Amino acid sequence: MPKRRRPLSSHCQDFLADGVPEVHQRLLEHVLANNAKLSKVRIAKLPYGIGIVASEQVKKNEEITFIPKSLLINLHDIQFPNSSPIDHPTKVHSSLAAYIASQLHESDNDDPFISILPSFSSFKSSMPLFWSDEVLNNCSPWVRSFAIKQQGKLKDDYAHAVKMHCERGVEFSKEEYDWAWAAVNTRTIYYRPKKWYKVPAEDCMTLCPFIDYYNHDTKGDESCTVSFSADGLRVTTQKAYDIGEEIFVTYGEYNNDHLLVEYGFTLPNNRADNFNIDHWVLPKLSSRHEKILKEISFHGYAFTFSQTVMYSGSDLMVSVDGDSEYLLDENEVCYRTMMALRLAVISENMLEKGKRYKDFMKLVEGEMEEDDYVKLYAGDEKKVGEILEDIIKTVEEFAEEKMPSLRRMLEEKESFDQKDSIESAIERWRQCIDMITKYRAKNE
Ligand SMILES: C[S@@+](CC[C@H](N)C(=O)[O-])C[C@H]1O[C@@H](n2cnc3c(N)ncnc32)[C@H](O)[C@@H]1O
Repeated sequence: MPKRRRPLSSHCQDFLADGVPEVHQRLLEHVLANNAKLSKVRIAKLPYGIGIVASEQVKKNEEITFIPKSLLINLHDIQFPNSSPIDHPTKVHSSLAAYIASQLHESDNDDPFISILPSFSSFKSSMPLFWSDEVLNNCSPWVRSFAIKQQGKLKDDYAHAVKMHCERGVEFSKEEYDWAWAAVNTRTIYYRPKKWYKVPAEDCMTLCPFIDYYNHDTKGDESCTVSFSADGLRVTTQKAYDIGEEIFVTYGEYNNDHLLVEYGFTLPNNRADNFNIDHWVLPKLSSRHEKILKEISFHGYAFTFSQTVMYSGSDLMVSVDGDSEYLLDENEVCYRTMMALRLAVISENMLEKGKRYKDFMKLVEGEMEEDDYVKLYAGDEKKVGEILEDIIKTVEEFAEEKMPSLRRMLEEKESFDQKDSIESAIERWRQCIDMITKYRAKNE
């Protein structure tokens, strides 16, 4: 027999759409009983999980959610031994995940926040770090290397958590830890209480019941703002909403590869989308070209991650390399790519001497206009165009080779339990091919 839903107080009813599972009703009761203020919003079941919709017309600049500090779950506001980033050399993501995992072992084991977290199976199918090598090998080089990087971080964080917490009697299994780590990765929000002024920005993270129901949209100027102050966290609109319309916040201006690896989803119409082409640009450069590009900060580092700090969490993905990659979007290749290829066509024996190299450096320093450089070195620009064409063709061939192998995997019985991850990987390639097609149409 289906379980009967507990009767709702009329106050709670206002904030819950039909069909939302009971665990969310409990969370709602919990936050309202603890002085959360919700206005004109409702928890709703959407095609991609839970989200927040407008329960009546909402105006621009309205505060629609306030969650007091007492409800926040972070290493400043909860009691968890050996986890304060100020008192101990702790890793914040690692300890927060240990705390969440350990709650499963509490005698009452009935925390309303823990019970609304997505299942481990949903993280395993949506987040590339849990995908099989076979699927990752058929993703873009950037997605694959970022997912592998995250696997390494999860491994280090687990080892740290065992050392810091399990040896002091805190209990959790590896599987529980992995699940909690993914929950922290996809649900934390930037939070820097005064006492944390020395804590690095990427470690300033909090979990926040209810606010973590808001889904992401790239439209930073339209999505709601999330702000924190000494008393708690607030969500404020930046545009008006109609009844039933989904209300979004923005996790950052991320392309779909970032969203896929950090959060396990992509946006069908992501205006911040682009595709990393380092894998195809870097082989066009000699080690001397690369050295110069590094000196002038025009080198793509995406495959070394040497300076990258990637503690995710909503708003928190700080990637030092984020702006130093070679990128293609539906309109153009980025200026960095053009500069790398402009240098690539200057032969090794002409580097660091001669007028052409000096003019290239003037362009870098902003002492020469791009149009003037292009006119002066029209022959070189033609070569740059040819190399670029070759790169785009190779990217297309790469994508066209990966798609059928993923499709073949879908047909294999043994891959049945990987169906969702394979379909996500195929969908991402579809978006990339579409992006390249549009790029070609605009640049023909
Ligand atoms: C902070 S939670 C948002 C609440 C979540 N939808 C839930 O069901 O609890 C972040 C997760 O929501 C999902 N998500 C957020 N924005 C999305 C979007 N625009 N499209 C699809 N999934 C989204 C992703 O799974 C992401 O990891």
